Amino acid sequence: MTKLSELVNHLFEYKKTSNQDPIINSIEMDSRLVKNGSLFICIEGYTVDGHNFAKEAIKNGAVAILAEKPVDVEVPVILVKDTKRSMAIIANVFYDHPTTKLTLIGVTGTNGKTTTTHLIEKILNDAKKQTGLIGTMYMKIANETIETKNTTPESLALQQVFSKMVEKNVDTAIMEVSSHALHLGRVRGCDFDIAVFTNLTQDHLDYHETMEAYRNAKGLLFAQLGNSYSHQSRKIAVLNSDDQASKEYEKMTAAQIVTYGIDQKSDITATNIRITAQGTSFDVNAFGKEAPVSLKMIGKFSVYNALAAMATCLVDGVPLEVIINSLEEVEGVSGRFEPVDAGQAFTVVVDYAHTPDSLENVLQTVREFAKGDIYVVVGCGGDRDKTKRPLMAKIASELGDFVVLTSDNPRSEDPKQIILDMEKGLSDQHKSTSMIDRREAITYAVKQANPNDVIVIAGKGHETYQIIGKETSFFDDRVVATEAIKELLKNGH
Ligand SMILES: CC(=O)N[C@H]1[C@@H](OP(=O)(O)OP(=O)(O)OC[C@H]2O[C@@H](n3ccc(=O)[nH]c3=O)[C@H](O)[C@@H]2O)O[C@H](CO)[C@@H](O)[C@@H]1O[C@H](C)C(=O)N[C@@H](C)C(=O)N[C@H](CCC(=O)O)C(=O)O
Ligand SMILES: Nc1ncnc2c1ncn2[C@@H]1O[C@H](COP(=O)(O)OP(=O)(O)OP(=O)(O)O)[C@@H](O)[C@H]1O
Ligand SMILES: N[C@H](CCC[C@H](N)C(=O)O)C(=O)O
Ligand SMILES: [Mg+2]
Repeated sequence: MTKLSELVNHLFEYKKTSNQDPIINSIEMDSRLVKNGSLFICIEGYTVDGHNFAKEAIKNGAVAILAEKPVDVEVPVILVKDTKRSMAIIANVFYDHPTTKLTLIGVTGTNGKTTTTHLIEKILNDAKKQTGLIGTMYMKIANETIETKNTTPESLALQQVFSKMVEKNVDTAIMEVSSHALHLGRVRGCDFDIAVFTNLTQDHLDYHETMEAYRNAKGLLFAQLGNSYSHQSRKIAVLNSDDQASKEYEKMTAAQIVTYGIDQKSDITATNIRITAQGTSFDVNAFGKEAPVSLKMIGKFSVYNALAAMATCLVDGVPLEVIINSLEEVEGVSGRFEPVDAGQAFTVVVDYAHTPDSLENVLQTVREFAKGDIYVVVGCGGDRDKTKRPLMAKIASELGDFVVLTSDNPRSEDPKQIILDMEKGLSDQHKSTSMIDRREAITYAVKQANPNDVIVIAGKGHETYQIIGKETSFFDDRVVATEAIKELLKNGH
């Protein structure tokens, strides 16, 4: 509980409509969540304008409003230039600067964020640290799991969850930091200690428009990594030296740099990489210390994720032996290169590849061990980067033997049109078919596959839903594939 004045005093410039100084016992940016004693922050969104919900917020108990446009209401209104920017500041004060009380690790990059954060979580847990996690699949505080809508939530939700982490004695929070979040200021006020970069390839051009703008958005994480050497904690940027963008991020940060990579000279490197259907082994050299590593995860991209996690945990003080033991135990991350085995004679893999680069990596990896044909079942999300559609179809048809184009989450778009956009990229029309219904597409691939073939079902990974129009219904690639296989086996195939 804080007085309104104690919160707004931290803003350099504001106007208030009343001298009343109510006690604020919660801050909300959604009128539907407002309770008695809330401060309601009006945000002008992409869909609706939060200022239009000020009256509803008051009906629900709001005792003050923070707005950037005049609102005609009975309770005190604080008028600021930019409510989103002010929200990050006020939320930090209200929750008493939680990120200064724990080690905060932020992971950004086009692909591998969820995987890398989970690897870091596993290593730190094995090193007896209490962790919190924020990302695409969920937020976790110790053993409690909380559902999330966004990979990186708004500043208000973030500060609230960090304060819960502090309450639960979490010492390290690991979070995925999306480019949208960086660009929209969702992580303003987060006191990062370690910022990790995985890689930069095409995605989200619907939002960022150019690769340069997309690269710069990710760069904000490194620019935000603290600029004061007087602070007690060390600030470290962990960069992938095989990715060109790292050179830019190096310039953007005042923090110390630790690098990892395979091709370029780095602090932490992997050599002698061997990939089989069972796993990936390599020799690591970390600051001159060498050791063999044997992962259950498959592919060169898994080596990159492992190196990123290793570098981060070494920086955080975990001994190399502990790190390697942990990594060697990891079976994989839900929905990432996840095998579906229902007794069939062919291989089925569900993967979250939803960008050209990730699809290429996954299919190249499958090529290395596939003894039969590769079937690729893939779609592209609606209301997302349209330019990746033909590219993904091209990669699927070049690296796969047969492609089944289908729907991902069409959202507000016409699924037929999304598939037409994809079809333009097919390198060989004769080796593909298109089916709008994803269940039908998966079932078709299962029926066609011969022993030793591999079916890669890409794009939805861990997702347990499909969004068509405004409807979200249960859909899980792993469940659908299992059902299709069982049906096939029941019919004696
Ligand atoms: C484009 C975008 O980022 N949109 C985000 C934005 O939604 P919006 O601007 O449409 O919000 P809005 O519905 O117009 O609402 C405006 C305001 O009115 C309020 N409101 C609304 C209705 C009501 O009855 N009462 C009320 O007070 C809302 O709480 C909000 O404060 O603010 C919402 C609340 O924070 C986000 O959930 C939402 O993310 C949507 C779901 C989304 O799909 N975002 C994607 C593009 C995204 O951010 N993705 C990245 C990951 C990308 C990656 O993995 O690489 C992510 O971090 O998730
Ligand atoms: N380091 C990597 N480089 C390239 N591709 C990768 C890498 N790691 C994982 N992938 C591929 O990308 C897919 C998504 O991985 P992951 O969920 O870890 O990425 P993410 O960055 O969290 O994605 P999102 O932006 O959706 O949150 C995986 O299923 C795999 O196909
Ligand atoms: N974080 C990514 C996830 C895409 C997953 C894919 N299944 C889709 O729905 O497009 C995004 O929101 O663009
Ligand atoms: Mg993710």
